[in-house]
Amino acid sequence: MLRTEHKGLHQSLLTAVQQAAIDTKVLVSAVKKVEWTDPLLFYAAAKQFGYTERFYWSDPEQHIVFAGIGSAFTIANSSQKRFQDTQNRWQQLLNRVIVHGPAYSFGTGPLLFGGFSFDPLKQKTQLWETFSDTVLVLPSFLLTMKEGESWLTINQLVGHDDCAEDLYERMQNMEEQLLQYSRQPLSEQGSVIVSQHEVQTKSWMEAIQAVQSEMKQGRVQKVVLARELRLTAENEFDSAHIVQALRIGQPDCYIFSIDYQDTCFLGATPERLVKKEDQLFTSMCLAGSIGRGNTEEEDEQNAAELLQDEKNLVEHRYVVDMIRKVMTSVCTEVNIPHQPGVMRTKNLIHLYTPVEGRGVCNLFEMVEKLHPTPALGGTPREEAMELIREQEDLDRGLYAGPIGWIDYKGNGEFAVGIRSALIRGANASLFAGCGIVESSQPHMEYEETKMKFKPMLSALGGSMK
Ligand SMILES: C=C(O[C@@H]1C=C(C(=O)O)C=C[C@H]1O)C(=O)O
Ligand SMILES: [Mg+2]
Repeated sequence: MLRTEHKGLHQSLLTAVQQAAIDTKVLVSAVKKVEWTDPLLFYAAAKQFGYTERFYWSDPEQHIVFAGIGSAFTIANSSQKRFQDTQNRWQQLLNRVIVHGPAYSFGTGPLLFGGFSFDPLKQKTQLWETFSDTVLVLPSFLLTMKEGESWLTINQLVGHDDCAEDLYERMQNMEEQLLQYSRQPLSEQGSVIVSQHEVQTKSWMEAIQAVQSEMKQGRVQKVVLARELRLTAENEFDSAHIVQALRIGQPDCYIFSIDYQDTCFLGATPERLVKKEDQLFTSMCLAGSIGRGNTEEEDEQNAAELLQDEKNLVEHRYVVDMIRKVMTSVCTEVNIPHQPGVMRTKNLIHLYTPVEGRGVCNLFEMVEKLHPTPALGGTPREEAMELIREQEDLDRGLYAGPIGWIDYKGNGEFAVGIRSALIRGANASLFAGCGIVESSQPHMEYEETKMKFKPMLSALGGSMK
């Protein structure tokens, strides 16, 4: 990799034109500090300029918040070895990159953002037709906010017959317009929901019984079953407004949006799959749920009840056991508390066990090893996946899949795409699932999924009885 710290961007583009071969382009990634800009307004600006891809991400601590616009390079495939292939393609691209700008900082420069579907082997329906099993995009423009500062990265693939002058002019013009437009506040616009429909609840309840009878036979111990809630609005949904509502309503969550060719998958998830910062890997076990209390006292009582509840502790333990096994197989200094604590979001309390370790594995390899944890799949993994394929009516697509980003140093973070929805025009599909174990009571699990719909539902302007 060639680093040009001090020469101008124009010079980097010229170098790229010279280095590019007939069949190989060179990526120029120019990073610079810009005036403080809200990434959501940058995201909203994309629509104004006709981009069909835009992305948003923030972690619960707001350590990194970014918005991406356009696509300089896309990895979209449904290959069997999708994690390995993605890693290889990313590496190939990075073998011919010129990074122009200040020294490396987490979450800036060339960065892929997107997600992996939950299960490539599940039969596909029309619902997810715009997405492949892997959709990762290197945005043309990336606005990163960290520690109160804003950084703009522009990514451009340069060919041997490109004109550096023209590219330079175009990049500068678009950057100016996007940043200027990002000074405008979001318009006031909510959606009015005209219909709301829980899909096939009866067969979902029957699926619970079917997997429980497999549990009695000893084939599986835990299976996560999910279902769908369909909404129709009076007018088309606008994902910028939904992200705004999620930012306000779900401050303890990762907020993500993948707006891709007129279909948008977005959500506010509390669950990290894995984060990599140099050799430090951080994951978490999140499984076992109860609703928030109406008063502080009731809320404390609910948390105490959850921490004692055998069914929820069992649900949680499968996740801890599996994540521990994966982490100890690739990391040293693995740190996992013996007892879970709780994590609170706006609507729910979950059993929570943080996990960390040190290792030299690459991020995609770690994602592959961890996905799906028994918080989204089940135990044992393969048997649970087979049962989900057989019993669940839902085409999960990216729901419950790894959603996140990786930068050119291989650092990044993937969350689990739950508490989420798929939006297309005036239609939305919301997803929610829960961990079924032998002692589960179907009607209680049904109520649990109802609570899990709430965060997305209220961001979309609907409500749950
Ligand atoms: C599957 C979902 O959530 C998962 C299931 C949980 C449970 O069953 O207790 C808790 C947290 C998540 O790991 C979802 O929200 O759709
Ligand atoms: Mg549960």
